[in-house]
Amino acid sequence: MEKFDAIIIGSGQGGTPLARKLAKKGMKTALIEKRLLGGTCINDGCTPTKSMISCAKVANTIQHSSSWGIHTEGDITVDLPFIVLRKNEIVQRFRHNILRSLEAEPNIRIIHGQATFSGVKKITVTQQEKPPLELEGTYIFINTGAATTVPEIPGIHQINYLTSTTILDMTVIPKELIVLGGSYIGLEMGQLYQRLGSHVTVIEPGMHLVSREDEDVAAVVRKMLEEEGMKIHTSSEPSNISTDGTTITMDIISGTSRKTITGTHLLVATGRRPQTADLQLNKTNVTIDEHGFVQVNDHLETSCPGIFALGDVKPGPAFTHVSYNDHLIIYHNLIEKKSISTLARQIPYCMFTDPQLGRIGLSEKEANQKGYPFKVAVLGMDKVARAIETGHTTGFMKALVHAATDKILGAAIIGEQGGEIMSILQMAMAGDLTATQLKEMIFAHPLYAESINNLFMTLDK
Ligand SMILES: Cc1cc2nc3c(=O)[nH]c(=O)nc-3n(C[C@H](O)[C@H](O)[C@H](O)COP(=O)(O)OP(=O)(O)OC[C@H]3O[C@@H](n4cnc5c(N)ncnc54)[C@H](O)[C@@H]3O)c2cc1C
Ligand SMILES: NC(=O)c1ccc[n+]([C@@H]2O[C@H](COP(=O)([O-])OP(=O)(O)OC[C@H]3O[C@@H](n4cnc5c(N)ncnc54)[C@H](O)[C@@H]3O)[C@@H](O)[C@H]2O)c1
Repeated sequence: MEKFDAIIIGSGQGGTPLARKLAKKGMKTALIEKRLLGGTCINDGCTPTKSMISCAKVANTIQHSSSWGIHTEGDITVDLPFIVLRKNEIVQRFRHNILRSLEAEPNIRIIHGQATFSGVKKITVTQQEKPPLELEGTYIFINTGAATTVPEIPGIHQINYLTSTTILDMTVIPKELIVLGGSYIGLEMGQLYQRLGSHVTVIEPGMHLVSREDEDVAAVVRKMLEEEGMKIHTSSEPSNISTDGTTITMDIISGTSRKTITGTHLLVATGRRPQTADLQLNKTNVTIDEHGFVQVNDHLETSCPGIFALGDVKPGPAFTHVSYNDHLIIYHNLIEKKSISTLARQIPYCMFTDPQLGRIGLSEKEANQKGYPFKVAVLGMDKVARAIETGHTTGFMKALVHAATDKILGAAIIGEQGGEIMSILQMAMAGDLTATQLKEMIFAHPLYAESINNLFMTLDK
């Protein structure tokens, strides 16, 4: 039984930087990874998808280049094997950087294998072609992330369906891609393959796409995707799936009506479940909820003293930046004896459709539920000088402003550079700036950001 000061299970976006920080403080640290260093974000999440989405944006720009007076001869050709290779090279570069940074810390031991608890602070690591390792840790950090959920639709297990991981290595463009789920993964990937040449159909049981968002935001997302040729069925539940080996047939129920759709490929993008089933948490006092998420308090401590959880394995928004921020909270509280709460943080996010949806703070729906008195500032991207000049007028900027304090409660920016504009408003919220200050703040002309002035001027009307 080898003893460590810290054992980190999973090399995700929280565990990896935490390992480095703890090791730098002189703690003997084990980082256990069953698959690839860097976890989901680097290997099959943010990095590969955003690399490929950038290629699809180029394809789209070329297809529409005549809008800018640039004419190309005939049809364009999409080289998917090259796009996949480019993506793989970026992923490998990022993964290599992680390995290098971990190897630079003498107090870190990287262990490749699957970790399970064998006691409260005891871990067994099963390794390929090697005997299992038995470890003991003063502190244990669970950073095991999440994996695709596959809904129990009759017939689905007879289909060779794709997940957000397996689709990334396909080198043939699906002719007709059915996407289950109209949220981040379904829409980012749906648009990616639509732009590369697939005919994409999205099936979403919710009343509208991106169900957490306000209806006006979801409506713009839908319109822009439909304009690119995507077919979208909302309020639609798949009831049966079958295949004859070539064509996939899916029955869907929409209210009282039934439809049948067909496709050549199926992508399952119906959410993710925490990877806790194999951890044998029953050997500890760590409690999980009914979905398998590790329960933590606002300091990310589990019910078992000395065991923490960070990232997607705990309930709440599942984003890379949340997992990264989780490690900062744990580090500052544990090592620097601070008392930072997860409740104090604002969580921004960005859906990388094109154009992007940048979000921070409350939606209109949430502000109403909280009963805040608020005003809504809305500015169409077709009123933004920069957007008109560049030819990117789809979408709008929307911000909620507290009627009494004039502070920003939340914002949704659907439009070119939507994530970047949202981040400016996030900074304004963090700095407690008022809408009036933003209305008169000097921004460089003609940036998209300059239209933050105009956004808040709409409140004067
Ligand atoms: C297609 C896709 C696109 C995404 N795009 C974005 C985006 O643009 N922006 C964004 O913010 N987020 C995005 N996300 C979400 C983001 O990837 C995750 O929120 C983030 O990676 C979570 O990190 P984590 O630290 O919780 O764990 P992960 O990165 O999931 O890492 C967990 C690691 O633990 C390992 N592990 C699990 N169990 C064990 C065990 N028993 N023993 C040893 N190792 C184990 C796993 O192999 C994995 O490497 C995307 C996700 C997907 C799937
Ligand atoms: N840009 C980003 O930040 C980004 C990008 C991709 C993924 N992610 C993260 O990855 C996680 C997973 O993303 P996701 O889009 O898979 O999950 P999600 O939980 O956001 O959405 C799942 C969608 O699938 C639908 N659904 C559920 N059951 C269904 C069924 N039987 N048939 C059809 N649709 C069904 C749901 O109504 C929902 O709209 C998210 O939590 C997100 O945080 C983030």
